[in-house]
Amino acid sequence: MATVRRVLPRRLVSTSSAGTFPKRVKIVEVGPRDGLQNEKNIVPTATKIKLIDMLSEAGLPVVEATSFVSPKWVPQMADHAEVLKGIQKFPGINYPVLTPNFKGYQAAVAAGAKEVAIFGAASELFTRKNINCSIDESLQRFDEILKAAQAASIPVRGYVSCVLGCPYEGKISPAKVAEVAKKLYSMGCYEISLGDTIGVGTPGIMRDMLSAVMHEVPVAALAVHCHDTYGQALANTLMALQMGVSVVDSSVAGLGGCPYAQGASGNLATEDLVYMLTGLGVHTGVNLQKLLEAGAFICQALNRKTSSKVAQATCKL
Ligand SMILES: CC(C)(COP(=O)([O-])OP(=O)([O-])OC[C@H]1O[C@@H](n2cnc3c(N)ncnc32)[C@H](O)[C@@H]1OP(=O)([O-])[O-])[C@@H](O)C(=O)NCCC(=O)NCCSC(=O)C[C@@](C)(O)CC(=O)[O-]
Repeated sequence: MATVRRVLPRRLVSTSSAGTFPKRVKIVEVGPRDGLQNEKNIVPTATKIKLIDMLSEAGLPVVEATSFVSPKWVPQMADHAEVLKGIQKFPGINYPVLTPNFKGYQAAVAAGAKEVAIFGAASELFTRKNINCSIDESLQRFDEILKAAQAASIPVRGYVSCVLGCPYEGKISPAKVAEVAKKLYSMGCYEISLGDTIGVGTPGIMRDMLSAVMHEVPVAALAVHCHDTYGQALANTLMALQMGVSVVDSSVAGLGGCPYAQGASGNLATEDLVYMLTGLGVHTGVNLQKLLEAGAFICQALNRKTSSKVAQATCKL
């Protein structure tokens, strides 16, 4: 009988009985944006800038810096231009910013943005609460941004929120997520980040949702973005990695939450993600010690205990 040899895709590495994982994972650090947008007290601009610089020094390849949204809707991000202009731009690091509409896109580009992110959702009600329009209207707005960005050679990342559940609609079908993800990808987003906005998903739901999306969008163009409300973010992310996803969003110290998603808590802590990936032999390029320092800095500035288990554990040692 002929021996059957399983050929692993080039990007995947086998780690014992745990399955296959990407050899490298690109971490998209969303702490300065997602992590801070929900903070009630306005964080000084200098603190935001120092946090982003520390995260850059820790070797994160992408640091989402701020969002060019309406200051009436999210006052915490009102200093977007100052933040973007004030940070050190490390070579090789991308600093995308969120833009909900053309006005935000124009302001971002004027402030020096070299990459932007648009943010849609697989839920009508959440889209209405978050950006005050329907899904179809949001796609029209995004199309305007994408056309201008393509003409200016500015890469656009696309978010789909509520992929594992919605605070207003409850269950969201994988088919709906796949439909919105496909539209954003076909319109020209180079990467689609799938957000479990309120952290209600479990690995089985993640598997079903990703299976549907992977029929429409190549896995190399997918990222996952897991909030940790029910303590499932690391497990959900691990499931995505086993399915071949190699881009993961996370937030230093586990900060985060969308102000227009009732019940949303912090993101997967970047420290915990880096610790797990290092243990799996997956390359991230991130210096955990420097990352822990950035986490300690922002927690002290916010007078807040870290949500990272790794930071808590290493603090006690
Ligand atoms: C989209 C809008 C602006 C619509 O808000 P609107 O009120 O419908 O906007 P409008 O077009 O009717 O304009 C009203 C006023 O806002 C101004 N305006 C209009 N646009 C802008 C802009 N870009 N920047 C600054 N100002 C703006 C505009 O100029 C006007 O000013 P006025 O004449 O009254 O003085 C609003 O709903 C908004 O800003 N929403 C953003 C909400 C937000 O930031 N949510 C959090 C991010 S999403 C998230 O966290 C999820 C994610 C990405 O992390 C993934 C996950 O976890 O799932």
